[in-house]
Amino acid sequence: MTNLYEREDAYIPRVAAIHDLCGYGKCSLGVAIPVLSAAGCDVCPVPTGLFSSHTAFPGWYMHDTTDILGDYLAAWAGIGVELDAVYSGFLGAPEQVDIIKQVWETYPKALRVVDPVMADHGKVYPTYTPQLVEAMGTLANGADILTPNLTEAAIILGREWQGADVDEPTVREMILELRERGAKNVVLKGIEHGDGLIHNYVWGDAIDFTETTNAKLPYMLHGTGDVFASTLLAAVMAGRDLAEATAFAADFTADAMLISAKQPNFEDRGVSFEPLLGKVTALLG
Ligand SMILES: Nc1ncnc2c1ncn2[C@@H]1O[C@H](COP(=O)(O)OP(=O)(O)O)[C@@H](O)[C@H]1O
Ligand SMILES: Cc1ncc(COP(=O)(O)O)c(C=O)c1O
Repeated sequence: MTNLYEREDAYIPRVAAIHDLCGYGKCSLGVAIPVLSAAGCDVCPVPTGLFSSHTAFPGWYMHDTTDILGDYLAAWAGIGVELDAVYSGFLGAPEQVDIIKQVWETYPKALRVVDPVMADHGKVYPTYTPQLVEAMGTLANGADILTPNLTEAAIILGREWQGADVDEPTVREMILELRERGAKNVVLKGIEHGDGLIHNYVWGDAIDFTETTNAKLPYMLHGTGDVFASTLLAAVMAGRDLAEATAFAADFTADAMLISAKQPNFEDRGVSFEPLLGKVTALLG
């Protein structure tokens, strides 16, 4: 079978992945690099921090890389690196938001994908200061594709978090408000209506209001947000529209969760997506 990039007119897109690098646990660059590479993209990492492990573990070490990022990116500009997409996720300091906005200015044609990683289940992650949370909200407003969970959407909109079970009119209202603030297309994820399903909703300039559903598995794993956002972008880069990409990402994440459950201590290991990377490459077929 010929894949997309074996064709005569093949063009390999280049994606800057602006995320932390985590030694143990499944998240961030440790997910974005293999997933987007499996989709045939040229992935250029910009590490926002170095972590010994995902912060879901009780003890972790963090090194904030903010101080090196200016020189790091200036050196890219100096050698003429071109980008087709800028995918940002977990950040270490509010200054990193300004740095990402500068990257957007340097590469005005690049697709801006913002996963506003900062909170879940009504709680802000431990490394996120109020200043960083506020700055993340301003980044969200400039996204071409924004992928918040319900907690992150509520924070950006200054709404009180009322649990994962919000009705569809509220979902529409929230997405509309995020779009009015500037995000062009929004994927609002991880919503429950007490029907045993997880619902993801997509709406934007490029796509009508669409819902995808998956059976809710009876456990949560760290890394699912990053697997979801990375596989969604992989599908977009492979030419899928945002509704198809959302369905692909939701199915892939659920399948990876099922595989994970076969591993010892799987709730510690996080989501094991590696055996399924062939499904990402199959997007190119
Ligand atoms: N328990 C689950 N069962 C099925 N799918 C899940 C489950 N947990 C997460 N997912 C899928 O992964 C997506 C992102 O996961 P989630 O944990 O909500 O992200 P985040 O880490 O950003 O909060 C969800 O929207 C859903 O499609
Ligand atoms: C270091 C680190 N990276 C990334 C994430 C995002 O992880 P998830 O995909 O579980 O939302 C987290 C969340 O706490 C984290 O601690």
